[in-house]
Amino acid sequence: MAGLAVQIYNGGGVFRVVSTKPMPGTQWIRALTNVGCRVEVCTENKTILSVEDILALIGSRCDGVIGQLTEDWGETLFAALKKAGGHAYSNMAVGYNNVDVNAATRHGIAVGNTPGVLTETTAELAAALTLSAARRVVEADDFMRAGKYEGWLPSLFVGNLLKGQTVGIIGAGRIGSAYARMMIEGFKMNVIYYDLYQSTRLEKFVTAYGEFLKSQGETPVYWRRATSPEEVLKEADVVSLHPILDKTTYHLINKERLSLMKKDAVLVNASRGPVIDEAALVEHLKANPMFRVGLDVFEDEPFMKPGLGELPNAVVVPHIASASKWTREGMATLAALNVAGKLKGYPLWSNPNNIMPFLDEHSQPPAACPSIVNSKALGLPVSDGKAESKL
Ligand SMILES: NC(=O)c1ccc[n+]([C@@H]2O[C@H](COP(=O)([O-])OP(=O)(O)OC[C@H]3O[C@@H](n4cnc5c(N)ncnc54)[C@H](O)[C@@H]3O)[C@@H](O)[C@H]2O)c1
Ligand SMILES: O=C(O)[C@H](O)CO
Repeated sequence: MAGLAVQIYNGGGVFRVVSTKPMPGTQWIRALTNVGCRVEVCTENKTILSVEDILALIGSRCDGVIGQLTEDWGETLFAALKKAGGHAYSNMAVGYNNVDVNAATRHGIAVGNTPGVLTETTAELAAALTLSAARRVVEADDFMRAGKYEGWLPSLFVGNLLKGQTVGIIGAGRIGSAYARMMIEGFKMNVIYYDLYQSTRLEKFVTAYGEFLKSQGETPVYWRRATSPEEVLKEADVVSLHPILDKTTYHLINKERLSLMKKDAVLVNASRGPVIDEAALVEHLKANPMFRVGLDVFEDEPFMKPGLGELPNAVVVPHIASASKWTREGMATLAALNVAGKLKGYPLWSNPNNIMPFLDEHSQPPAACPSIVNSKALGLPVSDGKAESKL
């Protein structure tokens, strides 16, 4: 196997499943071995595996693979997986812009992802980046550690108040809406959002919360659905990006759109790096020192565009938005159950927004695949909901 180190669980299993990385927890391994899989985990000390590395891991016989968002899952890998007898692939991620789903479908391979289990964790990191940028937490921490603090001053690290301001959301899906709720409940912010679809649940929540505040004698909060990203950028004091990455969102934030934003706005990105034209952002940050960003993702990960790392008005963290223990273990479990379910011929779970039954360590997971993104194209059956109603 081209010398790549692997650790094997349940060596006698009938299905051969490869995980390109060790993943947190052990529940995911049990999910596979319990249904008769031999699990081979690549333990090679190399952060990003190349296509050639993964070809070597697939080898001449492989039933399913769990892979990572850093890997290039295109025609070459799906053709090889098909040739090796494979039927299932799952990203250990909700985003799957690294996967050519059409290529997988052409080869009859199901593609899984891991929605839901990372919604709150990711939204919390976006909130942390918002606060860090608005209140200059990292700059102040650097200052303190450098021994520069000589005493309280009226103008030391003055930042932005969030309470009562407007938060803008671009991409108000699961994570965007969860983040919006945190900023609304936590800081009584009004919300303006742009999405291709109406977010009725978010609207209802803000309306009801506004009514509650009014009943307490407090200023209510309001929502508005924008008809363009421009409307959000012009109006909001904080803008957080949560869309998927595809051709409609590539460089959605560019030089022109940055110029529409308030000079002291905060921009947060915990979606995918290429949603922002990062070189344009660097220029904008240099020209507008009161404009601040919080970034979890980067256009050319793991690299930053030249200059970004030196700017004090940028808070940067290494793609850790979903990095809580519960979430990462849950992502691994959902990815494993996608592969296990497909190999066992289970139907697709009928309610992708209710994945909790798959995550309970103390009971058998439902006999279903939690989330397969090309299930319709492959004509996979959907569970009739009876399993769900019994839970
Ligand atoms: N930084 C991280 O670690 C991390 C963690 C989880 C998810 N993510 C990213 O966040 C994304 C969103 O995850 P989610 O679970 O909320 O997905 P989701 O599908 O619930 O939400 C995505 C939203 O984007 C909207 N959208 C699509 N195209 C758009 C466009 N052109 N303009 C505006 N909105 C558009 C969709 O309608 C949808 O409401 C993932 O695809 C992933 O790339 C990043
Ligand atoms: O898409 C995802 O799931 C993230 O980027 C990693 O959690």
